[in-house]
Amino acid sequence: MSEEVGYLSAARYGKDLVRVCRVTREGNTHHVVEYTARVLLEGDIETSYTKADNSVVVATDTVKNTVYILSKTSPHVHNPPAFALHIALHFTTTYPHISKCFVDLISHKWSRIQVGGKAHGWAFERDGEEKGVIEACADKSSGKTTGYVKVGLKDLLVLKTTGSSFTNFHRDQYTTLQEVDDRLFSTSVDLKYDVALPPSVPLTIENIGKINQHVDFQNVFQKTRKATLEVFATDESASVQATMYKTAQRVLRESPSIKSVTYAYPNKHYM
Ligand SMILES: O=c1[nH]c(=O)c2[nH]c(=O)[nH]c2[nH]1
Repeated sequence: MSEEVGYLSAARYGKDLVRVCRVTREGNTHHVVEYTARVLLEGDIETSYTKADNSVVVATDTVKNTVYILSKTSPHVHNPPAFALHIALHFTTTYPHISKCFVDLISHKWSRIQVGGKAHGWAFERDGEEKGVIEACADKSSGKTTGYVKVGLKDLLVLKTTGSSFTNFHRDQYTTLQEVDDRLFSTSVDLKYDVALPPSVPLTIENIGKINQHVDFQNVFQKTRKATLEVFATDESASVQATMYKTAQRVLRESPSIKSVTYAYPNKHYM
């Protein structure tokens, strides 16, 4: 064998693009969720890289199967942040040598079809490109389990046809842009916020329901989405930057369980 050079400084592995669809039937009212999941693991796995020791490897195929099984058995499957947390805690509690688990979920949109003004019980439509995005992490590397949950959305396309200007910006020899006091404003909303998990509730699978009672993941998400759209619509926008900041201010004011929020508003230009 050739002489070793360097060393393994960090390692993380897992499975991406795990697709699941779960239906729950309550009489004639059915509930559906569809996710694309990525699950990454860290822990005492160095020897799988340095000594070709596969005994420490939870196979990525097993990771995929586990996501399928939890989609069937988890009481949290219809609540994306709680479900992501369940997956993360499953891996750190099941395998002594797995110390961290990172879960990313993309939640695909299924909205009830309206028939005669009423939401149908079991027929759904994909109404738009918007997707929910969720990140959860469980980390027992310090001895005590800690973690985080981040929630947001992406690909929500919005447009307003007035109520937006862009003037008084810096001008120099490189500037050609004209000032405008009335323009179209369009962007693809990308937002993510960090949820403050209740410090008094230990992070365990059994406590996920209790954690949800404290932070009300679904309600906070709906409030944040609504605030984002309403500020976009009603703000007399001086710039994309100023509108984003106002939006973030309202979101933080309305939801004390949000620690921080990040927006990306790529300017979709219309002439
Ligand atoms: O709201 C805006 N912010 C900018 O920073 C910018 N730059 C630009 O060319 N147009 C705009 N619009």
